[in-house]
Amino acid sequence: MNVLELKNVTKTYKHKNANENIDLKLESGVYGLLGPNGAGKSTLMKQMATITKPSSGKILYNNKDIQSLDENYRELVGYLPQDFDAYKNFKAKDFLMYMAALKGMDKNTSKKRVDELLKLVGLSEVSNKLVSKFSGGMKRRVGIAQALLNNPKVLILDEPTAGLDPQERTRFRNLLSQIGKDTIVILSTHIISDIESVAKETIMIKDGKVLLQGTHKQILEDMAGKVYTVTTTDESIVNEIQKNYKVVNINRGIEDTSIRFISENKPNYENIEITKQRFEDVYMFYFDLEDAREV
Ligand SMILES: Nc1ncnc2c1ncn2[C@@H]1O[C@H](COP(=O)(O)OP(=O)(O)OP(=O)(O)O)[C@@H](O)[C@H]1O
Repeated sequence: MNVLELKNVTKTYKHKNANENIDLKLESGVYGLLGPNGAGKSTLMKQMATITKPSSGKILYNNKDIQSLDENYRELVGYLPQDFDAYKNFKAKDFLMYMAALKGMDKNTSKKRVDELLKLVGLSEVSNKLVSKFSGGMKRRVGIAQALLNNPKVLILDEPTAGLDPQERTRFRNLLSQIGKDTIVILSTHIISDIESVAKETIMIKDGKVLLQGTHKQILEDMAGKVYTVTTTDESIVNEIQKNYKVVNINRGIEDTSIRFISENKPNYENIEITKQRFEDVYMFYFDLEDAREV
């Protein structure tokens, strides 16, 4: 059994609810926590990692409160904080050995595990280099490795792909698919493509509340019939659509313009087509698109 349940979790900072009445049930597999800046993703993850306690509500691991499980729960958790910074004056390998010691792992097990992890995150060849000389993506990979040291059953990764280049991202996604077989993996991001390919379920969060939780298929099905494209030469129609609807994309061609937008009902325009929905349409429907795309 490997189940993490959040029951009516609320976290209040100075009269403001960073998380409000959150109910979630997570089992082995990868969950993507998607939401704009300030939505409450980090706060939620910090509570799952026991860095901070809920103001009210409970978090249960296999039906037991994680606060009362205490060390027994923390031993099962791997956590990559958003602002993780490896001690810069350590060499990569020494840093991971140090983190393993802090986690109470014995030296022989640590040595083996550290070598394994350095290989897994593609840092074996630079294991004796100072972390201070690493690129942002390499430092993030050190962070991912330290979260995996104790073979966690619950892996909490706060924006793990920040700073990773496309190749590093692909490697990371493959790694997660592997780990997600028998581990609860929760990763936060505002990059849709990070979770599109790897998450079994996506949890969308806004203003501290869960808007929806579902598989990609379910979430996309809910958007069916809400995405339209109008192709026109008339700029005033483009302006009108921009004013009245959530626009996902405008494609200005030589002869005409195609404008893709979201609407609950079919508007009355010439050359309007229902368009197959994509995940970025979903993001646009619930949030704004500005930081949803991979950069
Ligand atoms: N320690 C704190 N004290 C006061 N307010 C806080 C604290 N931590 C978070 N908040 C507030 O709680 C809300 C949620 O913040 P949180 O960092 O959880 O969001 P997020 O979704 O992780 O955002 P981002 O993507 O920018 O990291 C924000 O309004 C934030 O300002």
